[in-house]
Amino acid sequence: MTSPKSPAQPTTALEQEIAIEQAHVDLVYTRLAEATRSARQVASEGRSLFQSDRADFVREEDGTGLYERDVFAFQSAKRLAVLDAEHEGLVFGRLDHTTGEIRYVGRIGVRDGDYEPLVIDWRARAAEPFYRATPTNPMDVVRRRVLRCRGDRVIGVEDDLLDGESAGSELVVIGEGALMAALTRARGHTMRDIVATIQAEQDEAIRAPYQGVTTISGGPGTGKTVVALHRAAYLLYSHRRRFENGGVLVVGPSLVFMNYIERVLPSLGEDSVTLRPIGMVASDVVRLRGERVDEPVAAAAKGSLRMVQVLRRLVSDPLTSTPQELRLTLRGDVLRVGSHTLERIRRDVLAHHKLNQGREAAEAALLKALWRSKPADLDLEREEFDDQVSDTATYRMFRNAWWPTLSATQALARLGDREVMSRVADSVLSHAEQEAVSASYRQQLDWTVADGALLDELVDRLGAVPESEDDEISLFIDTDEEVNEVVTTMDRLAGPREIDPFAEAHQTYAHILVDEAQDITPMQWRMLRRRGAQASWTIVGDPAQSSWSDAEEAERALNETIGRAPHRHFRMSTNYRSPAEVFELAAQVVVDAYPQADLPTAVRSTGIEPELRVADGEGLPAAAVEVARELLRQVEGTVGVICPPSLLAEVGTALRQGGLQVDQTRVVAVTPLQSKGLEYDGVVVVSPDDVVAESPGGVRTLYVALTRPTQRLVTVDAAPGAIWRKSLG
Ligand SMILES: Nc1ncnc2c1ncn2[C@@H]1O[C@H](COP(=O)(O)OP(=O)(O)OP(=O)(O)O)[C@@H](O)[C@H]1O
Repeated sequence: MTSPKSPAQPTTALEQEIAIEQAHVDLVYTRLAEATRSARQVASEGRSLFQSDRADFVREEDGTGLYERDVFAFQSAKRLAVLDAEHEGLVFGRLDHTTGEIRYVGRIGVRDGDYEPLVIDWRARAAEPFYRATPTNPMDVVRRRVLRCRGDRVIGVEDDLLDGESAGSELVVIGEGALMAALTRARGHTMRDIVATIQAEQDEAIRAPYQGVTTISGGPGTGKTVVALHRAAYLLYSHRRRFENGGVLVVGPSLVFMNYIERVLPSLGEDSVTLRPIGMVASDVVRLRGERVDEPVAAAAKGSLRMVQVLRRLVSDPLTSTPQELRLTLRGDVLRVGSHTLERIRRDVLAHHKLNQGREAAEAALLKALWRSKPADLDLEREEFDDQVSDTATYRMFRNAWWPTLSATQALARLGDREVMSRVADSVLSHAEQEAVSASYRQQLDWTVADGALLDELVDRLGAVPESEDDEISLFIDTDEEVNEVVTTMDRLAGPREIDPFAEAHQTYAHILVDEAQDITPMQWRMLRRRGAQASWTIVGDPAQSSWSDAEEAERALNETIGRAPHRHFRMSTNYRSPAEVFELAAQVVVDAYPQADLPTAVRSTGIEPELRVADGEGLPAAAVEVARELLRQVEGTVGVICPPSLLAEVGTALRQGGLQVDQTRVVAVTPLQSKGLEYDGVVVVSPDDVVAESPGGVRTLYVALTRPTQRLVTVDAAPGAIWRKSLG
């Protein structure tokens, strides 16, 4: 009998293989510990380059800097520091070649003291066969092995035999495949990287050249998001200087989604990427949270390109308090500039300047107009005249009232005034749209997701507020009731979330990655383009999951952004998330309403059919709680209760009262929009008919909800005869 303290001798083939791999993994960690020490030493000595006895090599790298590759264990050690210990191990793959050569693949590259590779970075060209080799094209690989590690311990191996003929009899092959093992694991609250199991078609998209526009499409669960994130890591690896300096922006649909994906890049050793929900892209120029969603009519109008015209008119629309004429007394003479001249000056100046930057030009034109109106016998030189006029209190007060500086938030809030709205949106927005948009600014609520793009447009049109003039607008609050209303609305909205008047112009990036692109509105594309005039793009989406009433309009807007830039497209064809049984149901539902949907093939079957229930007398919230409770028992990981917006609060309360949301670690209640891009092991879709009715995306939104589960799906209708079930035949 072995003593409990001595390590068990490997007995099975699996244990023997694990022991072999453990020995290599130990070597890698030892080398990393050395490299970390050496990195500290380099830092403390203030030297900028890693010193090695391979002087020839160091000289070569001198020219290209330290950022280039995985060549320095020193660099690797630094990268390791940002790896999340909770993620799977540093070394995750091994290739056995026909030549007998063995290569290990990992999250970063590590070399030994003789500069021989102990592990190659997954992004290096030499690692490509790990992802691309197949039995029909083995790429000189006999066996591909995925190591499962927990921290620095190897806990399992999974093999694929790619070239049976070249495999010697001593080559051990273990497991049924790493992919299936990965896919059946329970889901937590954050997305995991897939670095050990990237599939060939995904790998092609990840390693595509950086230039121009790369679009990645595919149905739900095909790995579009996770592939795009690995692509960001690949781009940083292969063109580090370009992208680390120029910046990479990743845009997703919501804050919840950003929280869900935020660990993926750090787990790949990359932490220099900016992640922003679409509602906060403009937060570099305007202070806003942008999480609230408008009701459908307002949202559709605010996203439409017609708002460009509305905002253009809004910027040139004089404030209601703007004086109609200037009248001042100079040396006993009355000087006057009438409304026509004032209007002409305003027009001329705005044709060449942004409002907040046009004040000087406007003032010059105003003084000129006054000079023209002076009596012939006024004995003053022009310069003296200007000085004396500018010194009068009347002139200064007029100037500030006539050409106030205006922040984007103040300007947008003016649309809360019905009269302003109808003036600037006349013949552009319908009455219903005007009312919906205007009403949204009369509520004392935070800016919405759609407002972000409008504020950004306004910042662009108005220009920054010059420092010394920031608060002059408050000098002329009119006592007129209507004006007061406008000012009050402005104050309400601008107060807690005012523009930072001295903010730099918007930030720009070298690469912009847009996820859930089917939901980006035309106005939001304009906002994104401002941040990527020189950028290359990765655009990821699935039109069949669009929440827009007009999926074609969203697609048109996307095509406009791509323009004539070089463009390559990748289609993901396999659904890695949904069990085949669940996806079959979801596919029937979407195809009925949206026949052009790009349907992937579900790779996994659980043998468990979705359950379609009816709440009957107990009511929807109670039924949802009951199903959630069952699902929590049946699945290991998370449960998502997806409700129409009108039921969210009620269902949330019912779950809490049922004791199911005590710590929120396993069960959440969300709307279909909030569930975009996310997944849960078990899903309850509450009242699918209401999900369809309450979203402009209709059935496409229901499709999003139905494709969230990784294990089990249950739907609950309010009563028998639900409409959505008709498509199931
Ligand atoms: N090669 C892979 N190995 C392991 N897991 C994978 C692989 N590809 C995708 N997955 C998993 O499949 C699930 C779906 O991936 P992801 O969310 O990226 O899909 P998506 O196409 O963006 O979906 P949706 O369009 O529904 O938002 C995730 O859990 C992801 O980790």
